[in-house]
Amino acid sequence: MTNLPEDFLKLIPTLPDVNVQAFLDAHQQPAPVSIRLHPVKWKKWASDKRPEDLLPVSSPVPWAQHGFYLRERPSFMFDPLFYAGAYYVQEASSMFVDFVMKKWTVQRRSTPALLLDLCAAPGGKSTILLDHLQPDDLLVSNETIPQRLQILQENLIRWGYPQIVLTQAEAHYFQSLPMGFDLILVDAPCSGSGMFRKDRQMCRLWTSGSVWACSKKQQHLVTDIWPALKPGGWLIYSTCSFSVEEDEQVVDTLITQAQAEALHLQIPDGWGIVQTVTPQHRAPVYRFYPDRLEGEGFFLAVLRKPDHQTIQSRSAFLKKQQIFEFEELKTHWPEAYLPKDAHVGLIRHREQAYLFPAAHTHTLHELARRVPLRQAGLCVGKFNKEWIPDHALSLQIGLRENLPALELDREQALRYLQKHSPDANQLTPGWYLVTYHRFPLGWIKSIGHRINNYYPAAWKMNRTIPENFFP
Ligand SMILES: C[S@@+](CC[C@H](N)C(=O)[O-])C[C@H]1O[C@@H](n2cnc3c(N)ncnc32)[C@H](O)[C@@H]1O
Repeated sequence: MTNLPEDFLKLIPTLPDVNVQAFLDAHQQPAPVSIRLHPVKWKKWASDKRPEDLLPVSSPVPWAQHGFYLRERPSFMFDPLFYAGAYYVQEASSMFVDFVMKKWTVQRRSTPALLLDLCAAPGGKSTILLDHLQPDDLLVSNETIPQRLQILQENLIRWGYPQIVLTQAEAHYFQSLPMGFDLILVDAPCSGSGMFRKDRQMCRLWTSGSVWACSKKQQHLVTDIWPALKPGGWLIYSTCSFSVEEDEQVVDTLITQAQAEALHLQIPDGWGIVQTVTPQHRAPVYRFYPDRLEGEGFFLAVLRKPDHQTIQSRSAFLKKQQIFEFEELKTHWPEAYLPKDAHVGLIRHREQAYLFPAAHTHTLHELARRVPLRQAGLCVGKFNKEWIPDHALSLQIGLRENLPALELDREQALRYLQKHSPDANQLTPGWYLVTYHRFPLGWIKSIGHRINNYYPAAWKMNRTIPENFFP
């Protein structure tokens, strides 16, 4: 039973195209559980399996190619496939970004694209953007709160793409970048009313004052980041709030201040997505109500920068002292693990080597001078007398398929994630992938008489496996 805040109850009848009673009734129903499968990893490691062979899937999410509703909520924490990045647990409405990205892909330029996810943690929508990238493209995934940045980093390592930079910056930092972005996603921090059904805590935290404060912040975010968008580039604006102040009014502000063009998306009627318009400019926007579809509250609009506008690059103090130094690496290519790929280069940061899209090394230099960088590319490991593969390499989408591997059952896999060493003394010395249903989970090294577990200590699964968990 969801007890909606008193002030919110008064607001419901004012929401665009709302059916008040159906809306209230839907809030007494349980929220559906949904996941998005990793398109590359499933194709690579489980092409002979259907999703229902490994997960309790019921039906597809209509607007997301790899999205599925589940019959029940499994204990994701005890599913090795979750740790392998085989899927991302994601609220269904927010997967609509996948549909928008398909539209963007059709009209994008063919040159290497630069994308920004401005408010990225915990990373759900960054994983969608990554699924739509070409090997030469780059995604800058940004988050201002340090603890959330850590979760973002972990989730993106699991997703396994090398076309990634992590930054920790306020929007205006990106204004000084000379190249501009082809696509920017602003999935803004919001008052969270769209999550009332899924997360009761949101009901307790919500106030009408928080709506007002969020609206101000959202207006700053979109107007601050707009100059960094290329002419013809798209800004996707989304929230999980029902409030017009955080949704339509923010879109209207951007149109008034920046002459943004709102794009109309052709959406099948049967999906239940409400297509409405903003009060001031009559711009098309999209609302998700839980009584009309299987998903939580969500709002989205796509704004295009007119071709005659420019990238309004602001001058900035370029950093004298670099926090993030890197150099391009020509040696130590970890050939044994990865197919040689013309698109991917190697860079070095401290002792570690990272895969990084070669077409964007200049972008990285420019970013490093202007924006606080936290990670660039995908760590493949370090060379210290011998090649020591990094955990991220085991989860990388381009990993070779014929590497030596030790396949574990569920119990063994969970024990591996708890940092126990598998019992496999017969292995000849060397590095091995640990796999579950063929999906890589991490590394072990056999040193003849012993197996060393290389699962990262910081990621160790600390939960106690319940008694009688395994049949
Ligand atoms: C709605 S959440 C993003 C969810 C994420 N896009 C996803 O799909 O997993 C909004 C995020 O914006 C972050 N944030 C807050 N203030 C910000 C700012 N000034 N600039 C960028 N991000 C900010 C919050 O910490 C939060 O992680």
